Amino acid sequence: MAATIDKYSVILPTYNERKNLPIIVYLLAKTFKENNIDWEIVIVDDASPDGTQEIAKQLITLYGADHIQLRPRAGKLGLGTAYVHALKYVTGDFVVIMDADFSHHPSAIPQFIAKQKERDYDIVTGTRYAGDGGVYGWDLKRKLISRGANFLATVVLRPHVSDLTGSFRLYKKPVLQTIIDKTKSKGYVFQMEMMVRARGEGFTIGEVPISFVDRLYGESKLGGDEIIGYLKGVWMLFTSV
Ligand SMILES: Nc1nc2c(ncn2[C@@H]2O[C@H](COP(=O)(O)OP(=O)(O)O[C@H]3O[C@H](CO)[C@@H](O)[C@H](O)[C@@H]3O)[C@@H](O)[C@H]2O)c(=O)[nH]1
Ligand SMILES: [Mg+2]
Repeated sequence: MAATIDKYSVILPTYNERKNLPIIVYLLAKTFKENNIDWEIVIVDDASPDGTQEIAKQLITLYGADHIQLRPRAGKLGLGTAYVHALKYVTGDFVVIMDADFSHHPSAIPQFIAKQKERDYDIVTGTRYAGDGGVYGWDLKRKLISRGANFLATVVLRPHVSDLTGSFRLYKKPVLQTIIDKTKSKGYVFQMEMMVRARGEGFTIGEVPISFVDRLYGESKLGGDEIIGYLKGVWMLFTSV
């Protein structure tokens, strides 16, 4: 009897990523093919005005509908809900969540997969704040926001994960479904709440050091509202978990 081959689904949320999308998809496809891995990419585009969806449609023609799904939404509804939306369409056994702007490099995915297999981890999270992980290209303000956000949640909530706000992660699909169903946040704070919920459920979490490189094309969507949302999220978890 042939062994079953695991399939990996990548969720790519996009908002104005027309220039980045073809290259990230090319590199993902290359990584999976070179490592003999069954794969698909689920793109969630929130009506980007720059024509990201037109590019996504061309990529479907190029790589095939069995490898690329486009699951658009009518407006910019935030990162957290983009993952919830994508998960409805995922067909893989494992789900990789990452950014579409090269801050997360596809070449790290085989390391995530190897780490997952090491101890059959439920989740593997990329970390910028352990081992030889790091951040490149951010100004001091953004570095302080990220460090501060991690420090605050670590002290208040103690989930024992070195990078709580990063979003380069691998999940067993049912594990992702369970945690996502419990997570209330919608914006950037979503990533941190996911780790706190995962610990609450007793899921195991492995870590892989990653280099986060700031985007070349386009702009970050992190604004003041997201920071307020984050603080509210920490408070909500502190008072409820
Ligand atoms: N569909 C959709 N996609 C979105 C939205 N907002 C952002 N995205 C997409 O989500 C990815 C990350 O967005 P960025 O705007 O580039 O985020 P960042 O500032 O670089 O923040 C990164 O680091 C943070 C931690 O420091 C992370 O919390 C965050 O998730 C992300 O990885 C990109 O692919 C972007 O197009 C949205 O509302 N809807
Ligand atoms: Mg970015």
